[in-house]
Amino acid sequence: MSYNKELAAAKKAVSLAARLCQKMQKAILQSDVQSKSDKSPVTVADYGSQALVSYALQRELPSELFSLVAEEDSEDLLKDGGQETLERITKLVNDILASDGSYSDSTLSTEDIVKAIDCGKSEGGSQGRHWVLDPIDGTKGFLRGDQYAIALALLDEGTVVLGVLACPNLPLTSIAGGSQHSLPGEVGCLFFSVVGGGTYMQPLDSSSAVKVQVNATDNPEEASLFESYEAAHSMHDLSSSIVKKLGVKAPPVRIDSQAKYGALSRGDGVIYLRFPHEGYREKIWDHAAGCIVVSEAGGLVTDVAGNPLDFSRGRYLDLDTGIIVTNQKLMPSLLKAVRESIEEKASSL
Ligand SMILES: Nc1ncnc2c1ncn2[C@@H]1O[C@H](COP(=O)(O)O)[C@@H](OP(=O)(O)O)[C@H]1O
Ligand SMILES: [Mg+2]
Ligand SMILES: [Mg+2]
Ligand SMILES: [Mg+2]
Repeated sequence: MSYNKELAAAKKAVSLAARLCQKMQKAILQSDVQSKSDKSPVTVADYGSQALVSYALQRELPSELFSLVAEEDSEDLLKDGGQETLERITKLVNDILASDGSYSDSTLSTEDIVKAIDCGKSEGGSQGRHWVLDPIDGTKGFLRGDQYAIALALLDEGTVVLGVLACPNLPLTSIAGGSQHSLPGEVGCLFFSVVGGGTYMQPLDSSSAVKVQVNATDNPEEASLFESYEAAHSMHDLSSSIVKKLGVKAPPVRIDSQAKYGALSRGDGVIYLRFPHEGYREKIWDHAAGCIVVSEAGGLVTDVAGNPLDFSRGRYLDLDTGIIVTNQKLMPSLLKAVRESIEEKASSL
């Protein structure tokens, strides 16, 4: 099946959202940041990005039944003093659309914005088509001025068939060996994949795409590890013991968001490990786009049992602890090192 129409719509929607985020990352004010009920941060840019992607997809694909599984909703936004914030988001979205010249037939009202955001409440699942959106993945990185991503995927009958990942702060050239605070060169990458068609990367501000592939080394000494910058999101001590066991020499590269999947898909690093602390449940929008971007570039994304991630079960991923990403040659020895390190950690408690 071809997803050309959907890919064009997804690239347009994500590029508009990336422009909004770039504009806001420089200008973000203390009053633009709120705390959600789970204590995680959310900003006017997260809401603006979600509204833009939701609206643009519906404008680009008007004849399709629209279902969107997205991270944000208007409940936290409209809590105490939210009307003023909503007006700022509305202006921001209208400004981006006006400067792009898109959909100039209509100016969005605050009600339109709430409606566009709340379209994202779908439960997803194994039947039909569902868009899956993280309007800003790595909000903590976004607030620090570091890496973040706008991640959009399409699920068809429970399988991810398309993914678009905008990484506005990711350099166009390799970040191997770098730290996310000091990455040199021109930035702004858009990765995209359709099932069976490979992964491509283009600069966010141009349309000249190149095909990318994961680093296929089977030598752990040539491999490096990507992981979350935030120690609260992934157990750094566990990943450190795993890569040591495997024979990796390079220090870990800690960066925020699904930019890790993007950088891995073009071979900047070889391994991505994610081990949330006890009790955390992974959401599908944190991995759907990244997963197809890496898989179509020749990589593998599994849980600790070696099973592929199952995006068909609703808003959450039900996983056997942890997410393991690497190339096909290294996966067996990496999974072995993962299991041994987990057992050692359990027996030392
Ligand atoms: N305690 C926790 N453990 C694991 N992941 C968490 C977490 N709290 C938040 N996250 C997720 O980690 C994502 C960021 O990933 P990373 O650590 O790779 O940058 C967040 O996405 P958002 O920023 O979209 O909320 C959020 O969904
Ligand atoms: Mg969040
Ligand atoms: Mg996220
Ligand atoms: Mg997010």
